[in-house]
Amino acid sequence: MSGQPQRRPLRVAVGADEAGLALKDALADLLRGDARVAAVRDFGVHEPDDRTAYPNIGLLAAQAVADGQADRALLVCGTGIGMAITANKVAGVRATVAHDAYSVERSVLSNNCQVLALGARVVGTELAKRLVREWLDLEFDDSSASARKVEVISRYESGRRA
Ligand SMILES: O=C[C@H](O)[C@H](O)COP(=O)(O)O
Repeated sequence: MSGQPQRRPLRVAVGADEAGLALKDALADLLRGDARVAAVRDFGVHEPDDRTAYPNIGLLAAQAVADGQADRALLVCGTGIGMAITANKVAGVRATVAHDAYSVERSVLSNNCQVLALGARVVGTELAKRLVREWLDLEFDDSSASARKVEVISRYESGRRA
């Protein structure tokens, strides 16, 4: 038996624009079938002819994280860049684009990112699935040296510079 404490299953928000819809749906299916996931909340888009701009979706999903309604968000657009920029505008949210396993790992372990943005025009479906499976296992250590660095960002964001 492992000495690791059992982790609470994650509530994951997902969202995409029309460029990311197919990949978002594939990843949402993966998440729904994963025991490490308690719930998936899909902020759309749901139809390929829905032209809702990526920031409108990204803001809703990131806000769900900031409000504590979701633990993580997985956002997909053409490159992932717009979704990451958008999510980072929401106070308390740390988002990144990452298409390689090391960056995905460090985004959680170094930076405590709750949001992963993927580019459907950049990454293949199978690689994206693998990255997301690995992402679910990652957990930030609040007592790590990295936590003190992330705290500098949080302090700045809340207006406390010292
Ligand atoms: O970052 C933005 C996304 O890649 C989006 O899917 C495409 O945006 P665009 O239509 O402005 O190029």
